[in-house]
Amino acid sequence: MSRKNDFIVKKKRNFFEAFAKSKTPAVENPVAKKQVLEYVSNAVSEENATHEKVGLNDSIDNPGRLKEDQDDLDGAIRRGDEDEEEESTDFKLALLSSLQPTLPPETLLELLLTCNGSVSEAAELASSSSSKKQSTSIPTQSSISTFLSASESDSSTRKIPFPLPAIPKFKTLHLTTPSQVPFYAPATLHPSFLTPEIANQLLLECLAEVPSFGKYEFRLFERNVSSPHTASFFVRDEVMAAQHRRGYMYNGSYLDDIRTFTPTMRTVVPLIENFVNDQISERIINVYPGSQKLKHMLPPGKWHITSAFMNCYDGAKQSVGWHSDQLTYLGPRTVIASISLGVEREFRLRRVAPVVVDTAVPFEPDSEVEDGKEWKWQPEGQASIHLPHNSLLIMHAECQESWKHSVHPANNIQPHPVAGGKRINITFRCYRQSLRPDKIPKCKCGVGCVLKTVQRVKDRMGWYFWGCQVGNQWKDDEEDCDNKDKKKEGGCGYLIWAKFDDDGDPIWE
Ligand SMILES: O=C(O)CCC(=O)C(=O)O
Ligand SMILES: [Fe+2]
Repeated sequence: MSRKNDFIVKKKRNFFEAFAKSKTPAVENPVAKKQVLEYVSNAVSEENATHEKVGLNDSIDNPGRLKEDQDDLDGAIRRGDEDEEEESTDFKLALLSSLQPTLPPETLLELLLTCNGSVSEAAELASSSSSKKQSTSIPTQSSISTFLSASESDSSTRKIPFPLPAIPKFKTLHLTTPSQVPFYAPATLHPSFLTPEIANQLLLECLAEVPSFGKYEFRLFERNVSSPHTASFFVRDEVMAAQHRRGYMYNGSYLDDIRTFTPTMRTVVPLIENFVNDQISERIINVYPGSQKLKHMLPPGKWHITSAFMNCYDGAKQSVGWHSDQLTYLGPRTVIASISLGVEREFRLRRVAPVVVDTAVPFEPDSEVEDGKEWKWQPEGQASIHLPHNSLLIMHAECQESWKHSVHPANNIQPHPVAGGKRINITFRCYRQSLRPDKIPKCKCGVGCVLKTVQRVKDRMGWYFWGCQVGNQWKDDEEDCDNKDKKKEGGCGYLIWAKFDDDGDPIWE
């Protein structure tokens, strides 16, 4: 980052910090307010710049800059040693398995033991033995294999840590089995979710919708997120569709092409609702502190599907950049369930908010952190989850506020017998009645606000605020979402703290 940019970023940060430290609504100076909004919406770009500076090969916003995945892995090997001391065997195994995905877990553990726990040496040893096409010289130790199977099968009963451990910066941890996912990402993965027949039927219906997609390309996501893929929005019925066309805004625009659920979407909705509600209840008991739901989460059993984005990624290079989903109509601590169909692609998750350590309640939005609690705020690596045909991914309640996700461009893909090169993903969402467009605050431009969280300012970490979204609006002919200068100017800079009750419904003062 140049010194000039550095200065501008610092200035914006100071300003934002001043707002964030205040408990009063807004900053009156319009230029200053605009800076605040810019700062917030530029957060992703800054992260990008920071990562570039430190040499992360992965792209945040610009898939064109992506290097081959192997770069991530090489980087992980090169830089691995410095972090290895602190890492658990599980973590090392997961990392090693991401480097050597074809080797069975027993072999990975044996390699690790042979190399005294060094992931880099174990990976090198594995590649040298396989390149020489010799049988591995590592002795088979049945007791170790037995231990691993026991611990693997234990992973269903082993406690999932909360907060999750940090993935060391620069590393991409490929989680190769669904059971590994919740130990490193705020998500769960459920393969073969539907019967093969229903999955196939759903895929065919989606493929029939896809040719008329495209209009919303770039529109559905944050303005500084590149999304070279196509998408459309679906709701339950025509009444809701009409409400959406008039009232619901995404990045400062209304969506006009709102569709109703296809017949098979209707069939799967209750299956997903029941399953997700069960998963949420299980998570409350087994994962969240004190077996209590997180503050602002919907009460158990209340998650229901109102709407869905359907995304289509046609070919290896279509992707979506790092973003978190817009909370405006979903509210805080939302759960999002998505089903993947067709080509398997890689979904990545990276924590962007700090964690509070040394406390039983690690990160609680909208609450003050007790004095003396220690924050751990560090750039983190990313988890990579491969989403095969007919898998259901649940992004749990802690996901949107503190993590970002992306769909990574691939080097090559395995064509699917029905979908060819296409991947379809349907993200099912639960919009809140209490956050209907007629209920949420309007800014001085007369437009419904956008709901966001503070992710950078320690004193107000996780606080929610309503802000003007007019500055986020697209020029009608604009397609280059990375070129922020071309975005519509304007916006009133309105900012006001958002308050929610324990179940996440808004409190209006
Ligand atoms: O395609 C996916 O798996 C993710 C799509 C996504 O992030 C979204 O719809 O917000
Ligand atoms: Fe998303």
